[in-house]
Amino acid sequence: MVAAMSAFRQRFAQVARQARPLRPNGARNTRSYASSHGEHHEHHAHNVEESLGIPVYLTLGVIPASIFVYWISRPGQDGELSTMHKWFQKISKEYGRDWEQSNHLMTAAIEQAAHDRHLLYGAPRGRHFELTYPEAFGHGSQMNVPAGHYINLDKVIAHYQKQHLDDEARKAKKLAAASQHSAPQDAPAVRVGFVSPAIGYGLFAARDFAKDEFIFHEAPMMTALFNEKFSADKNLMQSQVRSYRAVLAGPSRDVATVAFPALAARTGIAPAPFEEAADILASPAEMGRYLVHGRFAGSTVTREEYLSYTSRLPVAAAPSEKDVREACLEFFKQYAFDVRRAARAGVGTAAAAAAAAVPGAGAGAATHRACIYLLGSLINHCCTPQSTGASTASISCSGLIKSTSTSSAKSSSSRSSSSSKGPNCSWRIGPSGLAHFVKPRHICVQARRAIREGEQLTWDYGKREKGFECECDTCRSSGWFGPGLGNLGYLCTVL
Ligand SMILES: C[S@@+](CC[C@H](N)C(=O)[O-])C[C@H]1O[C@@H](n2cnc3c(N)ncnc32)[C@H](O)[C@@H]1O
Repeated sequence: MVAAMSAFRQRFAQVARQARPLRPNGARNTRSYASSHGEHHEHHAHNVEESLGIPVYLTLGVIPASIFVYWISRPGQDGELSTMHKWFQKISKEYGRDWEQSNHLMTAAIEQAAHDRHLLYGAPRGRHFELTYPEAFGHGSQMNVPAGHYINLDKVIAHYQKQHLDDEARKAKKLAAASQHSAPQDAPAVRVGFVSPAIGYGLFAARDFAKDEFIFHEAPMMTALFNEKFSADKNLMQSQVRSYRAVLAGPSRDVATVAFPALAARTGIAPAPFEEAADILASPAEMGRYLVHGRFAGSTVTREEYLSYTSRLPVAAAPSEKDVREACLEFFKQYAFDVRRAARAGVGTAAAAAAAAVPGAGAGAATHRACIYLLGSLINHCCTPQSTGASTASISCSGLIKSTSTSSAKSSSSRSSSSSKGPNCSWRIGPSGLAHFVKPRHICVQARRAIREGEQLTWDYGKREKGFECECDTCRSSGWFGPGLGNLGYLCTVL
């Protein structure tokens, strides 16, 4: 403070000196030699701008700061705590709470660590070691073992013999179970039928199937690159177009265009006349050409149904390369199975991606192989009813179907019948578990429950394209649109 005051005095004296008027030249008692031009020129004093210096400002700043601190430290009326006091209290309370919490966590962690340590110290040590090869019986110290004397190993041998026999029995049981889940019988399995002009074809059971029975096993018709985000990547689209063109150039051309008329129309191929299409649709040699197990049993598609479906399809007059690419991409979005994902998931439930479109998806999604199957890709989607909850309308595919208010009696009846609703099939792609007979990339369709002859085969596509209007039995019977309005379908906006 003393130093600041002294600096202030010095500065003040300096400013005062500079402010004094200059004496006339003649009154000067000192002579300047600064100029070589003599004394006849008038000399002005240099005008040096000097600031007051930081200490002055600091000193001046201290005054309002002190007033402010004084003001916030004063208690309020009626002995109310001062603002400063309240502020400190608030900070210390928050800090104290954090401190207490971290202390508490730390103590709990230390206690747990101590407990675990005691547990490990106190745990009885394993006193036996698995011998991994027979010669290990003979290993051991030769100390104190007289020549020709060996430890009696009868009990050890009996133990391992028993273990071996138990293992063999377990394997035999597993094989017996596997033989029950043998490859689909080489018997009529499915026929193709028509569902509605909006849904198109579907696949129907050609005989009764028991729960878990394999229905058919089919090789892929087309395989192409596929991006799980369905992004319109050029390589990916070219691969799809190539794959479709390869089919069109081969012996499957007719069956591919009849089975998938919408794609054919977009690529410029008009739907075949009904007589021609009917022969192909009913022919095991055509529709069943990719079957490995199970037989194709014909078609129930009538002329009216066929025409109601195909007459709606706009046939592109001269589709450009871009049009064909887009048509193929769209087709893959809706009909392809993501082989890698399905293989990972084993029996497919929600994993495969028959219609899993994610609009606007970009780079970064994994690109791998996807397959289109001639029969497998004709199986329609059915939502899985939720087994719990009080809503008859809620179904597994969508969080967007909101609960409808239902009576408890209604909800319990929905629960009890849920096992007979929903998709009746599941699929597996490639060999997995007991379905060792399935070849890589081949699809095998399995009954999830008993299926009667004539029943439509369905499964849960999992994710679905935004705006997909589902017309499956689950949605129609959910009463979402009220009695009699089920046919309107429900707008599934999932994904
Ligand atoms: C994998 S394909 C199934 C075969 C298709 N019905 C056909 O005739 O080509 C999927 C397409 O079938 C239709 N589809 C399948 N299940 C449906 C459902 N539950 N509700 C409405 N349309 C469905 C949709 O047009 C969908 O894009």
